[in-house]
Amino acid sequence: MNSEPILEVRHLNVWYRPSGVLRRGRQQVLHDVSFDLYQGEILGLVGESGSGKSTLARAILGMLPDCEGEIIHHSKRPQMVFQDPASAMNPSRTVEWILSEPLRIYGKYDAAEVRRRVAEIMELVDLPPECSKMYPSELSGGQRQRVCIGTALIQKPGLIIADEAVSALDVTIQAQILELIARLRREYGLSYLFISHDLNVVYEICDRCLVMHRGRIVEQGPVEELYDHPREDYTKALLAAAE
Ligand SMILES: Nc1ncnc2c1ncn2[C@@H]1O[C@H](COP(=O)(O)OP(=O)(O)OP(=O)(O)O)[C@@H](O)[C@H]1O
Repeated sequence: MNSEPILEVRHLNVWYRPSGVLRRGRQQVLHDVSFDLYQGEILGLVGESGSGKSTLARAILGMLPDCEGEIIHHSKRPQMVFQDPASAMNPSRTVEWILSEPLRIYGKYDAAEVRRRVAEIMELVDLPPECSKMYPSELSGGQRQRVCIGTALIQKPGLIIADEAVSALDVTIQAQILELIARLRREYGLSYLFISHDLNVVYEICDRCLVMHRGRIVEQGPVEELYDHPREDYTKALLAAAE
């Protein structure tokens, strides 16, 4: 692992504004969040439902208007991989079309180059060539998640934010996608912010881990250290609940 940060977050505060007619008051959801994510690192982010994990992901992607603090990117815009890949895909388009969409939107490639890049990415994420003409509904859950990862990779990001990316998959498929994530890190030095409610999965794949509670990072450190010697009561309770 390289010791250069690919992402620095400093004293990040985030608020949501209520919708509705009055729109009075705003609710602070993240409080003074600071951490570094290093090149080639898989950084876990755990915490109970509603603790602010997805909000942090959205803030890093620049999707939230009501932020204070610093988010410093040292690579291209991060890409996101979601829990439910089907919802992120156009059901009426083929895998080839879905994978090549970012190239059509962001790049000036001719048709032959697009085909070449799509074939390359399909091989990289272990999708057989015959999948290229299929629609999302014709794929297995694991294959759909590979398409989702491929769509993120085709834009050559340095950082991928995986938000519960393996949570909806059964254990065998989950293990295969985790292996893909680890291989892409090994071979291409990709970095990940790996958000999960599953502490066992985080232990298996992450180097370090952030623990979030009510919008604050209450503890962070290498996973072995954090799991074997948690300092905070909240982390102890999370670990006890996962056993
Ligand atoms: N668009 C929104 N408008 C207002 N409040 C929101 C919005 N999205 C999330 N929240 C609130 O912000 C807090 C953090 O939610 P967030 O989705 O970031 O948590 P999470 O840790 O990702 O939860 P989960 O594991 O269930 O996905 C919650 O109290 C939630 O109700």
